[in-house]
Amino acid sequence: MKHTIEEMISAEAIDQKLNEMAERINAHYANSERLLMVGLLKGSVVFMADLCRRIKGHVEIDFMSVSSYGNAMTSSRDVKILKDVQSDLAGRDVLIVEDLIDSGNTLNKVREMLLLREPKSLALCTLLDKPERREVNVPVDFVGFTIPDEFIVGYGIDYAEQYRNLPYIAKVIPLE
Ligand SMILES: O=P(O)(O)OC[C@H]1O[C@H](OP(=O)(O)OP(=O)(O)O)[C@H](O)[C@@H]1O
Ligand code: HPA
Ligand SMILES: [Mg+2]
Repeated sequence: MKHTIEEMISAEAIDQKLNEMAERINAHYANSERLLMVGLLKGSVVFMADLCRRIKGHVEIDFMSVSSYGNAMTSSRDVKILKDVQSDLAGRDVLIVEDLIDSGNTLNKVREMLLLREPKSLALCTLLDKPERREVNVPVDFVGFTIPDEFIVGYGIDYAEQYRNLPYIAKVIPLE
């Protein structure tokens, strides 16, 4: 598709927002001994790298990769684990780190799967939230920016694998 992109959230605004998010997360986990941050590949990589460097105390990071795909028979989505975390989550404080919540299907399924592993606590954090697109309700503990229903790229987020390297967040504008 022919398109152009237009900056929506500057690198400076992201940097400032991460300071605020980290402050809230640090306060929440002030008494935690071994926080485990779990990023969902690939979109969360840039956000995770910048966020985890602002979190204090003993912090570990891990990643998982899931595939979401439409099921032709129903409107619900299936989520498959392509790469699992290496850490044992039992008894741990776990923070899922996501770049973007759109329909909510990805985070909802990941949350359900990880809860079965009996973490001590499980919280969710996302840099971007598009509430207008929500299909399933997911309890999100830490949200960066609430954004309108636009197709987003940059800061880890792609359109056809392009633009993950942009230092800012942009919207995609289709061209005739
Ligand atoms: O709320 P949802 O409707 O489930 O959509 C949000 C998910 O979609 C995107 O990931 P994608 O599956 O495109 O993979 P990627 O992270 O590797 O880009 C994004 O990074 C979120 O993980
Ligand atoms: O806005 C988006 N941009 C890129 N990938 C996505 N996956 C769900 N929503 C989006
Ligand atoms: Mg993703």
